[in-house]
Amino acid sequence: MDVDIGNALGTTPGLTEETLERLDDRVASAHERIARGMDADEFGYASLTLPETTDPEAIREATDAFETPSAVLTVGIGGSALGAGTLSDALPSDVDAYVLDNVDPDDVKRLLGSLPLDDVVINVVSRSGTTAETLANFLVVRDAMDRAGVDWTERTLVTTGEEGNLRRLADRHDLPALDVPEGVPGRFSMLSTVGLAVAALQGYDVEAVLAGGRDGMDALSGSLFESPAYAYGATTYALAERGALTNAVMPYAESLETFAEWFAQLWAESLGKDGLGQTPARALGATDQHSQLQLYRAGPRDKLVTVIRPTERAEVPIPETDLEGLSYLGGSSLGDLLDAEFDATEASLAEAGVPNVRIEVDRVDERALGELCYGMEAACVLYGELANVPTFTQPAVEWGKRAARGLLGGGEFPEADAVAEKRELRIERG
Ligand SMILES: O=P(O)(O)OC[C@H]1O[C@](O)(CO)[C@@H](O)[C@@H]1O
Repeated sequence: MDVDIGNALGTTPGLTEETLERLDDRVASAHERIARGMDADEFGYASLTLPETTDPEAIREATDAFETPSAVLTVGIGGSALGAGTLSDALPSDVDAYVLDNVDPDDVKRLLGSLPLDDVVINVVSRSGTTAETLANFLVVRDAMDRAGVDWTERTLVTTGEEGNLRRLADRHDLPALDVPEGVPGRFSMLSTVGLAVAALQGYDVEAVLAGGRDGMDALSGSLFESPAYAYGATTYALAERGALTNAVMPYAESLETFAEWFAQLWAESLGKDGLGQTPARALGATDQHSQLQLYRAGPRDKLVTVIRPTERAEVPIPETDLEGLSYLGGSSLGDLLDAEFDATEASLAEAGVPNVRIEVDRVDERALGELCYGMEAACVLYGELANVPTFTQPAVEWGKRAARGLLGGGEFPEADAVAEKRELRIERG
């Protein structure tokens, strides 16, 4: 993974070489803190040792219990689904991967109507074992399998904490079960059992993903000028300090669209604390050049754009054409066109003085994805250290959970009462 921060200098908001030099002293101290946390396996910092602590053998042992299925359905939400989804949506596989990470009844009905229930592995993942959406979906999926005459206990893999509903379920029915790693918040768990069980079921090279993570780990150093991950974390932090409160992440690869969704949780849930943070906006190149780029170039100077691309792409030539004004495309290729648009977007933003950072990976494969995700996790941890926020907790998501639970009769929660006090000003069709 390479990071190029040149287009964050002299922009609005923007940095200078002196800013970065001064900031590098703070990066060095932050790295010492991070390294201590990693060495001591401290809560949260343990995430950055997963490339060494994750046991691929344990993952294979659990997943080998299942003959190669035609499909795998992950029932989880947030970090319990997005890491696996990042790999599944980026890499080819003969095993189809589906994710239920929402409780939209129309979507669940549609999916259950199309799934080969007798040839799917249900990969149910929840660290806590109490997440309403995950457990509700699992109960619905299990019921559907019962009604289809499929023994769900033969087709279910559980990944969960030491205790809780899913652990008890696995024990009661002797289900293959994987442990979620201790001290690793869900959004940081892609390089663990949580993100890699599906990869194993889909036939991906799990060791290569972890090797990529180790590449990222080995690249951490006490200087942003020597570590791509820290260069990204320090630059995004310093730009936020100067007003770039949105970070539009724009991969120029369809295969990285789910990665951007994974990044959004990592960045928002880790850094959105104490009135601080940087809103991750999700975009896709080249598509959003015909959409959000207008705002990025000509809208408020309150953002940076992160453009990401693999330098190796599939070869799809564009046939010669006499279409008026388009003959220049003939003989070129879709990859050439996409890369020209990438370069043009970067230059367009720079010319308008909008800060943008380039991240490049050689290609979209297991090792590159492992390094990219590890790098973003390390960048996030560094940003959190520099911003002095509690990176690894997410207390703000609890209020809504209590309100929803109270509304469904799951207990007495004052948050549910607050729902009834909503201020109304309904505007109805005349
Ligand atoms: O794995 P669990 O405990 O079901 O949590 C799922 C997701 O919900 C959160 O805890 C937020 O509610 C995320 O941090 C996490 O990734």
